[in-house]
Order: sequence, then C-alpha cells, then structure tokens
Amino acid sequence: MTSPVASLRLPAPARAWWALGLLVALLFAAIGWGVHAIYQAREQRYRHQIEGGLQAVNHMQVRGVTDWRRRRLQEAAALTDDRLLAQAVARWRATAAPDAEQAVRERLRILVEHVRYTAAYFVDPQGRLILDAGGPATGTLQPPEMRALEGALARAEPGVVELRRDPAFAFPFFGLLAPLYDGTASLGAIWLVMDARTTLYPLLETWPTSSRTAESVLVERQEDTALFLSPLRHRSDEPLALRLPAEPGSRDPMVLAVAGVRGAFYGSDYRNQPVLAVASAVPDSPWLLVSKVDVADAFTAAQRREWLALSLFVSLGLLSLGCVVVLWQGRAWRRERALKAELERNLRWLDNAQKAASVGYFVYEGQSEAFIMSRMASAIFGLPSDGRMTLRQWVGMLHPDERAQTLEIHGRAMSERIPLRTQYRIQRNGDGQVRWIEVWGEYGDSAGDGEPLLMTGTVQDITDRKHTEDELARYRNALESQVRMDPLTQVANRLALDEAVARAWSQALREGSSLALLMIDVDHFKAYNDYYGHVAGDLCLQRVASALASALGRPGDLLARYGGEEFAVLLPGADADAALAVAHRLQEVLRALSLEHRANPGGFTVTASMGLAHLRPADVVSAGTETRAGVDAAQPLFQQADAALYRAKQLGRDRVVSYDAQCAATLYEAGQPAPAIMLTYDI
Ligand SMILES: Nc1nc2c(ncn2[C@@H]2O[C@H](COP(=O)(O)OP(=O)(O)OP(=O)(O)O)[C@@H](O)[C@H]2O)c(=O)[nH]1
Repeated sequence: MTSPVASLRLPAPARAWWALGLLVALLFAAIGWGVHAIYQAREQRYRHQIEGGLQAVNHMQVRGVTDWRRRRLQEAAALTDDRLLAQAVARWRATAAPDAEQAVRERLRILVEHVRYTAAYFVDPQGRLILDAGGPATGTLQPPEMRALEGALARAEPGVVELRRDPAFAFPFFGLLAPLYDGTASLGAIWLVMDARTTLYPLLETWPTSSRTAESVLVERQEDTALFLSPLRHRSDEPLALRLPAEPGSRDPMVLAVAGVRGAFYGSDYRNQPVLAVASAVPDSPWLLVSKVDVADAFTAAQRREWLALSLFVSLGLLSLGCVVVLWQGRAWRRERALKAELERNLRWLDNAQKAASVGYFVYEGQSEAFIMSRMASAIFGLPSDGRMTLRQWVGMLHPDERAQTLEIHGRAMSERIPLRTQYRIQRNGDGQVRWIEVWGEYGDSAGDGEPLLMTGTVQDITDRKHTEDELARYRNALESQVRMDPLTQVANRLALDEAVARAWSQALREGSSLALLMIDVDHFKAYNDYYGHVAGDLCLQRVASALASALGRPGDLLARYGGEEFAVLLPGADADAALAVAHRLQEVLRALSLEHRANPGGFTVTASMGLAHLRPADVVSAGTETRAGVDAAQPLFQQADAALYRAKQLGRDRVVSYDAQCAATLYEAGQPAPAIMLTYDI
C-alpha cells in the first residue's frame, strides 16, 4: 500500500526540463550570433565612417591651404597691377623725390602691418634690396629668390619661392616676388616674405575631434625623398629639416603620398605606429597634405562607442528580461499568496468543522512510534496543542476495561491492513475525564519502498453521543418493561406472560422437557370490592401480587397478572411435584399475609383458588391435537390450568387443584367446553 505522504511527492521533471534547457541554450546561441553579426556590421560601418571623417578633414585642410596660397598670389598680383605704386616707384627711382620714396615705404608698411607679411622689400631688377617699410635696405636676393625674380620679370607675373629656410630668417618662410613696370621697362619687384608658423601651419591644426594622435603634415617630393614641410606632433624636428627616402616598400604615409598614393589608406608612420591616413595634393602647388590618425585611437573610440551601444542594448535586454522574470515571479508570488490564503482559509474551515463535529485527524508514524495530531485531535486527548502524542502516552490513556481489546483491534488492523473503525474509552491525563472516542483509520505501508509504517485517520469525541445512546437505551428498556408490566401491581402483564409462555413452550418442545402453568384467582373479590370499596380492592390486589412475587425465586419463573383479580405463574422446566410445591408455597404466602376479607363466606381473610397445569409440549404435538405456533400453541396449557382452577372454585375455593380428568368432567358438567387434550397427571 502506498503511503499517503509518498503519494504527495511531485513527479520527476525529466524530459520537459531538458527541452526547456535546450531551448534556452539555443536562444542564447541565437542572441550571441545576432549580437556578433550586429557588431561586425556596425564595425564595418564605423570603419567607413572614420575613413570618411578623416577624408573630410583632409579635404577641408587642403582647401584652407589652397586658399592661403591663392590669396598670397592674388595679393602679389595686385601689387604688380598697382599703377600708382609703379608710378611712385618710377618717380622715386628717377628723381629720388622723398615723397615718392615715402609713398613706396607706406605701401610696404601696409603690407607688413595689415596683410601680416613678415617682411616686404623693394628689390631692383638685379636682385639688390633697396627699400623696406623702415627705410633703405641692403643685401641681395638668395638664389631661389633670384630665380623667382628673373622668372617673374620675364613673365610679368608674380613668382613664388616655395617654403624654405634661410639664415636671414629664423623661421620657415614663403616668398613672393611681384614685378613692377614703368610702361615696358622693368622697375624691379616687391619681395614679400611670410612666416609659415603663424599663418600656414595653424591651418593644419584644425581638427573637429580631440584625438591625441590626429595630425596633418605637408610634404613635398624632392628628388627621391619626402620632405616634411610642417612640424610634427610627436617629433621635435624643425619643419623642412626631416626628409625620408622614398623607398619602395615603405609604409610611411608621407613616403606613400609622395610615391603617388591618394585617398584613404593604412600604413605605419614615423613612430612605427599603425595609422589610417588620407593623402591629397594641394592644387597649383608641389605640396601634398597627409592627414593621419592612429588606428588604435580611432577605432578604440569607435569600439568603445560600439561596446557602449551594445552593452546598452544588452543591458536593456537583460533589464527587460529581468522585468519579465519579476513580473512572472510576481504573478507566481501572488498566486502562491492566494493559494496560501486559500489553504489557510480551508484549514480554518477544517478546524472549525473539526470543532463543530468534534473530529480531529492524525497520522501515526510507526518509525517514531508517535501520533502527529491536529489541534482538535490534541484537544480530544486532552493534550497541549503541540500535535504530538507518543504510543506510550496513548496506551496509558486507554480505559483499563477496553485496553486489551483496543490494542488487539489496532494490532489486527495493522497486521491485516484492514480499515480500522472502533470505539473505546480513554482516561485523559490532564483532567482525568473519561471520554468515549471513535477512531477511523487506515494503515499504509510501502515497505517495498522503504517507507515507514503510517496510519492516517480521524478521531471523534463521541462521549455525548454515547450518553445519549445510553439514555435512549434506558428509556427504551423502560418503555419495553412498561409495555410488559401491569401498572397496578407492578408485575408482568398478559402480553409478557404470552411471550414468556411462547418462548418456554418452544424451548420445552425442543428439549423434550415439561412446563407448568398456575392460574390463581382471588376468592370472592367482587364481595371484597363491594365491602371495602374499589380503591381498597386495588390495594388488596397489589399486596397479593407482591406476596406472590416474593415467593418465586427460581430464574425463569414468571408471575403475571392475567386479568382482573386473576394471576398466572409460569414455571418453565418444572416437573409436576415442583410445580405443585410452588403452588402450595404461594398459598401459604397468601395465608401468611392475612389480608382481612370480612365478606369472604369461607373465612375472614383473603384467599385464592389455584389451578395447576403441567405437561410436555412434545406429548401435545405427538398427539396431533395442536399445530398452532407461538402462544396459541400453548393453549392446552392455559385450558388445563383454567379447568383446574374452575374445579378448585367448584370444590369450595382456597385450594390448589392440579388438572386431571375430573377437571375436564367438571367442565363438561357445567356445560363448558373441555380442553382438547385430556392428559392426566399423577398428583
Ligand atoms: N378493585 C378491583 N377490582 C377488580 C379489578 N379487576 C377485577 N375486579 C373485580 O373483581 C371481581 C371479580 O368478581 P367475580 O368474577 O364475580 O368473582 P368473585 O367475586 O371473585 O367470585 P369467585 O371468583 O367465584 O370467588 C369483579 O367485581 C371485578 O369488578 C381491579 O383491578 N380492581
């Protein structure tokens, strides 16, 4: 038999959990793959974005440098086209007029102060320095400037001296030579000198990002080298001092640029750092502008952004998942709370129901030899409500009258595994009260599973019910006896006599034994009533009955009031002599009573006549005269007793007559029907 506790165990999860686990693993794999793919796509996009961004910066700076050069050329061309300046120079050179010289110097001063040239000179066609903004100048042009002057004068347009260094100036400078003419005669030229540090190089430092590795460098191919025209961010070489050989296989972006590589590309710069670079040519110049940024720097920022976005995405996902779990768990919690509340309600209801019905439940654990009990069960046994009672406690409480029987019933239920239903008394330890209880239980034992012996059951206090039942039984018995008792004399009535006679007749018939019936009639009782009154008559009958009853002692003998002043005594199993002896004893008892009866013609006390019948029912049946059942079967007994009584009256009353042939004859003579069976007796 499976234990009820064992049956409460949940089934093993098995395949459902495996499937769930696999599903979750697949889900995570799909999410991981999705995240990786998103990351790859986004990284590619960011790479393009970074390359595009660097290209945009490079183009912007190229445009700035180009504008810078164009403005310088325009300014030089404007000097060549300035007729007033040319006329002032021509007049100054021809006449040495101070106002003309002043006009030329003023023009040179404006160029220095307002157009931000570092220096401006007037040079003659032979390249000698004649005048600057401060006054007369001395010296001659260096070869690069001389070549530019000759070219400018020959072409009648400004000549450019590319960025270079010279001991005359402590900075890299850019030079222009603007030729001047007086008609077709050349007057010389204005030499404009511009410091690259303050005007050109700042254009290369305009970056929209705050990257620490981003830089732009102007380079120029000079023979088989790449000459760095602008300063370097991570190296202290002066501009125009560093040049790298343009070797094939070099990965330096400057070298690659002078080798003809344009657009975005990857390389390794003068620090041997991997870089992303963009190279462009500055229009109308020999310059190349290379903008570059460390790969690590560019992509670390992008990767950081990417990881940030991804971690944000993952965090949001996890947060959502957490919310779902919390919601789900919250629902589970709410559901569990509701179930607990319902369970508590049900337990309260069960408790109340138990109280109302005085029923408790319990589980008996064979292993620990203890009862685990509900509150009500504890209360029934008068124990504290800790819900535990040992086997020894229980045995000690069993009422001594039922202890052995109760233990046997429990033992049989346990050994035969049959349901237990029993009632017994207990004497409670606490208050000493004796209570009736009813126990319903069932033993369970999964010995094969190693489960301990268990019995579950209910216990009900039925003390009140038992009392009620006892009351009812007493009441019923009282009723029963009242129905079969004569209310006046308190001896058995006619109904009780008939039932007793029927029983005795059947028993005697079965056993082949005999029985006797004595009919007793108070003599001249009408006269007693008439003389003493009816109430006194009742009292007389009561005393007669009481006296007769006191003379009968044998179990089974029965005195009954047959009717009126007539009594009957049934003597089952009595033989003829014994029956006659009883009759005489009864007569003696009456005489000893000495009840006064002045109206009795035969004396002055109450007397009675008695007719005795004695027979064996088996004889009657074998004679075939009677075939009736019950009390009717015993009619011969009554008839013979009646006949004997009649004869006793006939013979003068106050005597005992046993039935014999004379009795029948007397009846016959009196014209009354004689009993059907004429059995005689030896009296
Ligand atoms: N007081 C009283 N009288 C009763 C009761 N039952 C019957 N009797 C009276 O008993 C009398 C019986 O009278 P009878 O049948 O003529 O017999 P008897 O007067 O006894 O004469 P014998 O029997 O021939 O000696 C009647 O007068 C009844 O009224 C009773 O319960 N109480």
